[in-house]
Amino acid sequence: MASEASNGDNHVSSKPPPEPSPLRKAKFFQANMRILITGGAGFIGSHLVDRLMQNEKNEVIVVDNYFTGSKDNLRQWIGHPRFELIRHDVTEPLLIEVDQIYHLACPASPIFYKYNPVKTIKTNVIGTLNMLGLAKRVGARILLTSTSEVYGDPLMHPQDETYWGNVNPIGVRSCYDEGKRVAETLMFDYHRQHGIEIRIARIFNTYGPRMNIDDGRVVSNFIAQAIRDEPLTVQLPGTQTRSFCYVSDMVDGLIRLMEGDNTGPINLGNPGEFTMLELAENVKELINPEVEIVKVENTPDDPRQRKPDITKAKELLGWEPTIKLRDGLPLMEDDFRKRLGIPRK
Ligand SMILES: NC(=O)c1ccc[n+]([C@@H]2O[C@H](COP(=O)([O-])OP(=O)(O)OC[C@H]3O[C@@H](n4cnc5c(N)ncnc54)[C@H](O)[C@@H]3O)[C@@H](O)[C@H]2O)c1
Ligand SMILES: O=c1ccn([C@@H]2O[C@H](COP(=O)(O)OP(=O)(O)O[C@H]3OC[C@@H](O)[C@H](O)[C@H]3O)[C@@H](O)[C@H]2O)c(=O)[nH]1
Repeated sequence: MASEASNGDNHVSSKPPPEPSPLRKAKFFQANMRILITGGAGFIGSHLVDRLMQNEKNEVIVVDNYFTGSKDNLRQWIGHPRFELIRHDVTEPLLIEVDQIYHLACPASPIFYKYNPVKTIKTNVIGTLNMLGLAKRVGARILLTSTSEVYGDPLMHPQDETYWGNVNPIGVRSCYDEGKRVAETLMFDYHRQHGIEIRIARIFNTYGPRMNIDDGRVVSNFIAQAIRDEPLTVQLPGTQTRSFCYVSDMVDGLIRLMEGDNTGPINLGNPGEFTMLELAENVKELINPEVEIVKVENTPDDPRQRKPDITKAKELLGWEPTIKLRDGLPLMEDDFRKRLGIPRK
């Protein structure tokens, strides 16, 4: 049973975790850990697959509806005996026998999550309910990739996990922000009511190779623009800040959280904070000193500042990011140049 002493949190479940399902137990002996990754064909998910597949005791099952993900991200694993890929939408129930669930399925880029907001909130609410139902049935531990967006346009800086946030409940970002907030609530209600073993990561902006070139998020936009000799589009006012974490650091944090004793929520992100103008200047200097920086209109409710307090991750997971922005950007540039077919000049 989770206790304050063992998990460092004040969230105590009244029930022991459910037993693994009889189906899972009735199988012939197997030492393998069977791990489900929803959204595993996406950016972070596919890097998580790579890392988990390195352990020969892991079997990895990915479910994805390919809305923003792609089979191409997983091509090195297709046909591998310890790997399965299933086209499935998490808003539909899933019957499967697994030991752990990394629940990532959800579009993450604002342009994609705003494209069909009703679907985004269904993915967060019904999708998370379905995955919690699965976790309950088979006694699996489940990790949710929540977001810094639960803090909204934060009035506390930097943000620590005790902050309840400043979120517009009826705005164009609410399908995502409020969707993730309900997903966190569902996780804790299943934990308290049914004893489900839960883990919640609040992820701050993460970047790296394999992001969709037209993903729309700021790092991928600026890198693609710099490589294509197009102006870097800084959305007004340009003084808004973000903190950028390289994807290998993020995957390491997610696995530590899943394997540890703490329910979370735990912030995972890089505390290095940059204005969008500073980010553009860094990209210009590192990738294309000739490129122009232009200011363009912003979208409603854009958070003005964001920086994680990662004290909890350091203390409870022994985790902190190792890759600085100026080291991570060139690694992403290499990948984007390969995919765009534009070599360095
Ligand atoms: N990258 C970040 O900066 C960041 C920050 C905070 C939180 N997160 C969270 O991390 C997770 C992964 O983000 P990402 O950056 O890899 O995004 P991504 O868009 O690359 O990946 C999301 C994946 O989920 C799949 N998906 C979406 N809706 C689905 C559905 N209904 N059923 C099945 N699959 C579905 C997509 O096809 C895609 O493969 C998301 O939950 C996101 O909210 C990411
Ligand atoms: O071309 C661009 C794109 C974006 N921006 C700015 O860059 C900042 C970051 O925007 P992004 O679209 O990368 O992402 P956001 O920080 O708004 O949300 C992000 O963080 C939390 C995650 O949960 C979300 O999945 C992720 O999209 C915003 O202030 C935006 O206005 C630009 O200046 N130019």
